[in-house]
Amino acid sequence: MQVVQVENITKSFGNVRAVNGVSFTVESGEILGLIGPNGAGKTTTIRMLLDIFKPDSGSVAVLGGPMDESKKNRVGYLPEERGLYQDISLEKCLVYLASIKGMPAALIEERLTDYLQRFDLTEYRKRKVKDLSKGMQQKAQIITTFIHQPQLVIVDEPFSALDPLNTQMVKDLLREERARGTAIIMSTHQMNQAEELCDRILLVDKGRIMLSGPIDQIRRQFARPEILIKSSAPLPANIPGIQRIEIENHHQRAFLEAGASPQAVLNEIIQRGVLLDLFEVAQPTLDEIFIQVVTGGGTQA
Ligand SMILES: Nc1ncnc2c1ncn2[C@@H]1O[C@H](COP(=O)(O)OP(=O)(O)OP(=O)(O)O)[C@@H](O)[C@H]1O
Repeated sequence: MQVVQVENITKSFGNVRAVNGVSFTVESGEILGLIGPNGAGKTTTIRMLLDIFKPDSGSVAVLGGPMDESKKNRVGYLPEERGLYQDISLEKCLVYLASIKGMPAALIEERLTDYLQRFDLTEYRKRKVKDLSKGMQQKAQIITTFIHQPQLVIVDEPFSALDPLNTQMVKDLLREERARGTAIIMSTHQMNQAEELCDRILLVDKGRIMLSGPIDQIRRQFARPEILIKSSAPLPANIPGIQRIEIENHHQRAFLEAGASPQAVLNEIIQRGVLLDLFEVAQPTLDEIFIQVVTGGGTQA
């Protein structure tokens, strides 16, 4: 089911075109990664989805139509600027934020107890929010984002301030929510997290979509004519198709001649009796693709 449909939206602030003709959809049960450099237009796009800003042109449909007050209770948002009440207890703060999402008191109590347990916050329940560490406050905001079991969740940098163990807990939660059918949009600068979690990504720069699609497909699209090889002995010289070989830390990197087929190179290596531990067409990381695209070496989607 399509949970978000965005068609050709634009938004300017004065003469800055923050978002310029952006279209995309998000399905239930998927995580869409919204990535892009600082000032690319990610937050402005999210604010239009949430009806905080109206687009200058184009349309946004959430859960089947325009956003309205009742739909806001079916959406969870973890904003970039964190917003917990600092002078009250963690419990009071989370109960209040859940109640304004329309949850009955008994259900809040039941889910809150589970979440506090899950995120190791039970013993901090009565502490004032301002006395909690940054990571604990981050986990509290994550609870607020998910406690009402929204159908659409938008999370902006969900792992900021979290140590590896807590990062893992939040990743597990995101995966569980996806499996439950929640549509999730995750805005992040952490490419490794996007690579690990997202089903598709949308890379925006200067208000436009530069790249979109499943991560595997994008990495294949940017694949270089290079092969990583681990073999029991060094590769023999003069393998047709290989231009040169460099020895790196854990493998050999073979640079192919223009038009050479990795499959033909593999066949030749096997025919020469070399035992292989690894043979892999080198694909760039999302970090490398990001840099290539935003420095002008990529194509627009
Ligand atoms: N309320 C506003 N008033 C004026 N200009 C704004 C406003 N909000 C955003 N902009 C401008 O719009 C552009 C896009 O900003 P936006 O915050 O959407 O980027 P972003 O991709 O979320 O960046 P970051 O990764 O740094 O959070 C920037 O040039 C920014 O200065």
